[in-house]
Amino acid sequence: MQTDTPATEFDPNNDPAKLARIGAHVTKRLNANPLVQQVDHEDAQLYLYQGFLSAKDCKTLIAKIDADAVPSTLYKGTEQQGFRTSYSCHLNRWDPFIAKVEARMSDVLGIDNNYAETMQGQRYQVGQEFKAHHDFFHPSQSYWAHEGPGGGQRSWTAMIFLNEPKEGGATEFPHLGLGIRPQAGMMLMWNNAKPDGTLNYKTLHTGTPVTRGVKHIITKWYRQNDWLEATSAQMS
Ligand SMILES: O=C(O)CCC(=O)C(=O)O
Ligand SMILES: [Fe+2]
Repeated sequence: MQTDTPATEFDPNNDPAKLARIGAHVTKRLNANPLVQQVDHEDAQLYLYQGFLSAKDCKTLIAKIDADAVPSTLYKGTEQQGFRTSYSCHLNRWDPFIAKVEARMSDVLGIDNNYAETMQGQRYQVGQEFKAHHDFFHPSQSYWAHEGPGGGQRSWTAMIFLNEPKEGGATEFPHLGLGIRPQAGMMLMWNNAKPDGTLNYKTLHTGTPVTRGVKHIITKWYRQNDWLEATSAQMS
């Protein structure tokens, strides 16, 4: 299994104590929500919220993605041909409709929305995919010099399926033996860390190729720190 070289000194931007606190807070809140189901697995904390977005909201988001999507990118230094072939776009958090969707998502998890990066919309057409990856950052990679101070490690991922491809396009977690089939309006959430706050390598996942139809999703990644504050400081 892939591992990172152990850091020789404590890195406050990848802080297991902080990630453990966030994990405990979010799981407590999700477990108390009758509309949320836990995907029972001993190696990862995963949850589903069916029917989170209405068909109308899904349609509005799909139209925004289709209007703005450009070929998806990867972090500098990790680019690999054919690895992420979807189209994607940033969703403007100051747009009142997006702000409302984000506020509802963050309320389900119980995380301040300022801890979330800019949300992304993605579209996969036939043959397009996102190969196996972790959503957390590998602090040994060169991008960490920028991403570490820019909000720190990623804690939770929240993803919403906006439609249902006719075939393919499931989100698969190969180490967990789990596959989540897209269901319009359903939100999938998982903790990228273990309960003790160390990185959970078993959350490796893949957006499998769509083989018929089209798949649209939105993805929101939360950081261990206030992302908005940290990135505004980086820009000033
Ligand atoms: O498309 C999917 O099912 C997975 C997307 C994903 O892993 C991501 O956006 O980080
Ligand atoms: Fe991912």
